[in-house]
Amino acid sequence: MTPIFTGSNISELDKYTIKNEPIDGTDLVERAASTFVNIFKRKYNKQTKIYVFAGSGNNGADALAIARMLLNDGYIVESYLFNPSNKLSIECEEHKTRLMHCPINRFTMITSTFNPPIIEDNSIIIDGIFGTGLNRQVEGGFAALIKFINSVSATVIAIDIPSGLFSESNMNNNPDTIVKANYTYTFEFPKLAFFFRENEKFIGKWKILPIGLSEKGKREIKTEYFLVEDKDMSAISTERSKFSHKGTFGHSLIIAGSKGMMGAACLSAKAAIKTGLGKLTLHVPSCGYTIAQTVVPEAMCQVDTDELFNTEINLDKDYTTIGVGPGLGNYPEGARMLETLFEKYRKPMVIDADALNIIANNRDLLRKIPKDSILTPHPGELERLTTFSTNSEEQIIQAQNLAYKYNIYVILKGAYSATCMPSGHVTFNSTGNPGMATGGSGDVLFGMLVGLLSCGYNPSTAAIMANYIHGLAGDIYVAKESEESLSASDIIDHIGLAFRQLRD
Ligand SMILES: NC(=O)C1=CN([C@@H]2O[C@H](COP(=O)(O)OP(=O)(O)OC[C@H]3O[C@@H](n4cnc5c(N)ncnc54)[C@H](O)[C@@H]3O)[C@@H](O)[C@H]2O)[C@@H](O)CC1
Ligand SMILES: [K+]
Repeated sequence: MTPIFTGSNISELDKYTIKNEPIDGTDLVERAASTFVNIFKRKYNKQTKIYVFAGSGNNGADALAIARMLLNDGYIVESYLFNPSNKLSIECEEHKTRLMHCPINRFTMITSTFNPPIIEDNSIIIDGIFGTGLNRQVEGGFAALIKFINSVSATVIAIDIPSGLFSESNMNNNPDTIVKANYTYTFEFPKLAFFFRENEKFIGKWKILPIGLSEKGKREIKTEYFLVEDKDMSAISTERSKFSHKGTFGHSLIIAGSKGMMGAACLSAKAAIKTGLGKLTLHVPSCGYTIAQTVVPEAMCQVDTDELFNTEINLDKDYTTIGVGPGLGNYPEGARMLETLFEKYRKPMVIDADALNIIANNRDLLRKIPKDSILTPHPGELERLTTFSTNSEEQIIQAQNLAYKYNIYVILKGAYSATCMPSGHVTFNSTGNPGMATGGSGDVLFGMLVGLLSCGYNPSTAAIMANYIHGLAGDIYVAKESEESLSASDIIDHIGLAFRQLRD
């Protein structure tokens, strides 16, 4: 998994690479800049007018090196180095000198007043004012510069991170003093801030540019945060043995549905079956019997004595895992049913949707949840389980605390669904698309989690894989059709192709 390091981790790793590769800082900037330029040249032709804005640290050094390389390649580049305190990093000083040696060169160093150029709409701004070394909110002249950049219509490409955005927490930052980039080319690994909804307008589309920082250093420097990518799946997904039989992949129970919400029960059951589980029993209120038997013929049906809601726990077998929640409704007997379930069944289970709302209204239930169970709240459900917050950074912290305190896995669903583990670690998922923000999509994820636990994956692997395959199934569908038309059933229909793509 790709580690997501903090700003101070990054500078530590930078120093580690410089010392151990060994490579000097100036050459590391050269390497980063040339990686950026290679990508840039594939996308923009030489007629594009480029404005480079550089700061006094190494983000500025990168910018000046990029300016030089583009000039040498025949691009039209105008560069500005902002140096109000008359102090440049060693690397910035060196790359300024190298740039000044370029023959056709429009370079200006600003130490006091800046008269902004007129920037045409079809030109490009390369933002290298501040990178991961930002250590305080931007003010004064730099704030004015950032506001100027945000006021023009040119395409903005940020080097490493948009200037003014902190790598981690921006809860107390001023949004008016952060560059709004269209694209961010970030070195070696994404920054934590990229995974927070509020920052999308600053970062735009982002891409990782590998620059060969020390692998040993990466292993030695610890982080709690990771990005899950394609390459990680082959390491954790296992092939089914030729001698498998349906018992190999468990017999699991899903407790779901109520009058008017049988769709949630059926979607989750279908998703569990498509994810490879051996046998499934679906527990539904009696009004749902015919629906369940007709829509999901592969599942056995256990019928509650109540007509409208699920009120009983019937552990007639030693189920491999149990999933509870989709479409349960919010009803008086719900809390007692969950309490009985948590008392009688002590293996990891999957808890979603209305079961989470019932727990939120009866918080004593939290400490009764079996260890290593997986909870799958969306931000609204998390808020009910914890405290009100509309800030996505704060929400992750709340999910982390919940996971740690109760020894459970909390998957906070969103654009980069975050799996918060009891250990404190957080993995962000990289698959999926906005089309998946549709009714029933969460029921499918829930079913897939039940399926993977039933197949014998441990909760940590099941959580990482379910998120990944769920998003991938959605992406495969969208590659053929469109985000708008994506339905929860389409996700289920593409689980098979998603598994296949993992193995290709
Ligand atoms: N670590 C890595 O992996 C690499 C990093 N490189 C680049 O180096 C950057 C980090 O460089 P630095 O650590 O020199 O830091 P930056 O270039 O981000 O800037 C730090 C400078 O800005 C000043 N500063 C910070 N906040 C300010 C504020 N609000 N107002 C005014 N001045 C402020 C600091 O005092 C310092 O002089 C990365 O973002 C990246 O672009 C690359 O060159 C090569 C490899
Ligand atoms: K920047």
